[in-house]
Order: sequence, then C-alpha cells, then structure tokens
Amino acid sequence: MSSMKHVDNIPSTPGKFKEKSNYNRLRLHFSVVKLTFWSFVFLGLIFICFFKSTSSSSSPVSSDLSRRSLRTSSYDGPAWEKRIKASAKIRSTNGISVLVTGAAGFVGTHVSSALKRRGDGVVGLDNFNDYYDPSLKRARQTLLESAGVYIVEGDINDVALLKKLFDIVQFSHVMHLAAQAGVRYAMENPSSYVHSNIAGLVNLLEFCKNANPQPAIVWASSSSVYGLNTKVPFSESDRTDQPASLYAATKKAGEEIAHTYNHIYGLSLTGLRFFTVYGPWGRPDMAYFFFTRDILKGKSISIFEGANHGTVARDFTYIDDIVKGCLGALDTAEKSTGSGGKKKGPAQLRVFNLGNTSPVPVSDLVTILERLLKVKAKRAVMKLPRNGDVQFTHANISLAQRELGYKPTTDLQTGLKKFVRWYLSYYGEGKKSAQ
Ligand SMILES: O=C(O)[C@H]1O[C@H](OP(=O)(O)OP(=O)(O)OC[C@H]2O[C@@H](n3ccc(=O)[nH]c3=O)[C@H](O)[C@@H]2O)[C@H](O)[C@@H](O)[C@H]1O
Repeated sequence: MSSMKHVDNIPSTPGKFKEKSNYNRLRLHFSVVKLTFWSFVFLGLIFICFFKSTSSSSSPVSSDLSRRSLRTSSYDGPAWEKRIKASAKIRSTNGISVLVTGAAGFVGTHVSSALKRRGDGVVGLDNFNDYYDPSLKRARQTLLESAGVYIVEGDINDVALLKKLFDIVQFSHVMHLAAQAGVRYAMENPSSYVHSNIAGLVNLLEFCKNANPQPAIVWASSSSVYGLNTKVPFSESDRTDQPASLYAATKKAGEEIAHTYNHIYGLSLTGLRFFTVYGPWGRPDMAYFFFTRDILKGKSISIFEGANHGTVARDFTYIDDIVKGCLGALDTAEKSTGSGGKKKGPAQLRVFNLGNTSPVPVSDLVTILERLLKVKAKRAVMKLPRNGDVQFTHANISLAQRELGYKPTTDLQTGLKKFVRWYLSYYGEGKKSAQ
C-alpha cells in the first residue's frame, strides 16, 4: 500500500508522452519491486515453514538423542568401566561379586562396606533421591569410596543401565536394598512407593531373570508386612494379608512378586523382614533420629500411645546385627536355577525375620536418649495417628538363627550410645545441622 501511494504521488515532469512513458516505466519498475518484495516475503514464509516443520519432525529424535547422549556421557567411557571393575574385584578366596542397590542408603552403606572389608567384590547403585537430606547420602558415598566401593548413580528402573552393569561385571549376587522407605510418608507420596518398591523391583527381577547366569537375590522386605497381626512374637508363617500402610502393602506385594519370579524363572530369592533398624549413619526420617535432633534443639517431640494409653513399642534392631543377617543370607543363598529367562529346576525361595526379639516402648527409647544426650525431652504424648503405624512389633528370629546363623547381640541402650556418638560427631557443634 505504501509503495502504491508513493507511485501516485510522483510529481509530473514536462511532456505528456514522456511523462506517460516515464510514468509507465516507473509503474513497471515499482511493480517489479513489489513483485520482488512479495516474492521474498513468500519465499521467506516457505523457508520458515520448511525449517520449522523439519526441526519439529526431528525433535523427538534429537531430544531422544540428547537424552541418550546424556545417559551415555554419565554411564559410559573407559574410566567409568574401570572404576566399576576395580570396585567389583574379588580379593578373597570364595568371595562373591555383589551389586548392592540403594548403596548410599543406611543399610546399603553398612552392608557394602562389610562386604568390601571381607574381600567381596561390590558395586553400588543409588539414585540419590531427596526423600531425606541427600548430603547425608553423599557423605555415605564418600565413606564408601574411601573403602573402595564405587556407587553408580542411577535408578533400578533403568534397564539400559542394568544391562551395562551386568555387561561389565558378572554379578553372582544382588543385594537389593533400594526402596522407598517410611511408613507415614506413604500417605503423602504414594506413587513413590509404587515406583521403587513395585515397578523398580519388577524391573530388576525382569533383568535378573534374563541374565546368564542369573544372580541370586537377597532383598529388603519389612516387619511392617505383619500389619494388624496380633499374634506375638511375629513368625514368618503368621498371616501377612492385613497391611496397615501402603508401604507395608508394597513390601508384601514384593514378597508375592518374588514368589512369581522364583516359580516361573528359577530365581533364587531371599526376603529379609527388617525390624526398625537404627544406628550410626541412619535415616533422618526415623523417630530415634529426629527425636535426637529435636531434643538437642529443645523442640517438643510427639510420643505416640495406643488406645487406653496402650504402649507403642518396637523391636528396634541395631545396624551391625542386621548387616550380619544380610551377609548370612548372601552366604547361604543358593544359585538361581534358570538362565536366559528359562527355569531349569526348582530354586530357593526364603523369607526371614531380622529383629532383636525384645520390643522397647517408644517412651523408654526417649528416656535412653535423654540420658545419653544429657538433655530433658519436651514430651507431648498423643494418640497413635491413623497413618499406617502399628502399635507393636516383636520378631521371632528362630528361623534366621537356624538358617543364617543370625544372632543379634546389641541392646537398645548400647546401640543408641553408638548412634549418639556418631550423631554428635557428624552434626556436632560448628558442623552441619540435621534437617
Ligand atoms: O520395621 C520396619 O519395617 C519399618 O521400620 C521403620 O518404621 P517404624 O517402626 O515405624 O519406625 P519409626 O518411624 O522410626 O517409628 C518408631 C516408633 O516411634 C513411634 N513414633 C514415630 C514418630 C513420632 O513422631 N512419634 C512416635 O512415637 C512410631 O509409632 C513407632 O512406634 C522404618 O521407618 C520403615 O521404613 C520400616 O523399615
């Protein structure tokens, strides 16, 4: 439009023809300009459309590629493989080669270092999620690294990563401790329990069943599977079909899933029902841990009680005893019987209680902490909330004693003393504060 206006407003020059032919030439000239201009606009539009369509049609590929390259850049390379191989090196006769999932977790760290100490090959796997302060997991990682255990950063749901790890090392055993823990948090974030405790477990077992040779698997179940069971002490043969929390339900589901993979594929599977494990390098989401933090801060703590002032008690089990149980389970695990996804004969399937056999009321736990910390707790007694907690746990460990040589030796007083000593040295004055 503006160019038209410009043409019409050209001042006339002397001589009509001349004027006319000049005018025509000018019109022609400006038509060419106009045509060229619009052609450029048109071509430009075509070019933009073409560019956009090619880039958008290639976007899934390119993003997939970038995702893959991200993955391979962190999972790959000779240096990475070298670290894994060094960590997996067996240094004792009859040593085993173990993939420990959840290695930066509380039990995972202790089990990994115990295995390494006795000369087994150990490779850790952990996704370092932020369910609780990841800096504690990083500190455990540093501890393990100094002991010669390398932790691969990744998720048990990542098949490609599992494949790479098994390509590099022929693991004879998997100690599967990666899980979403915590009874009460299940009401806040239910899907995290499904992701780790169900999907993650199935993914790992799917992978192990196809491995050749198949590893033997020992994994963490929980005392919480006893749920509303009232028969005490809890024995492995007691009913476990009344879970009181989603956490418990996913652990119970894990036990059934283990049965299936043992039955169909010949995987050797041992589930360990841990009873409220505590100790140095523990989990900050557990009561003994945050009670310690809050007592030291002068904050009040909630102590749960049952109906009619009923005692709430736990069969608190010290970490070193649990570690011995885990090693006993690994050492007595028979080989899986299948290979490449096919069962060749019946395989071992076991479940054991790993507890302490002496339940302690939560209020007594607090009294012990007060003595050790030399600080009086601000106690607020309240009714056990309806959030998945059970009132009482008590393990019968005779089966584990017989089959695994499991014999807990640490009472709560002794174990908490060790925990408090660690807590004060880790979080003590001038250092980081527990979150
Ligand atoms: O054996 C297991 O399989 C589980 O053990 C652990 O669960 P729990 O036995 O519930 O431990 P934990 O939370 O430390 O509460 C301890 C006691 O303090 C009471 N409790 C708790 C919180 C509070 O504010 N007040 C209180 O009295 C509470 O009622 C309870 O009586 C693991 O977290 C879990 O992941 C799983 O491994």
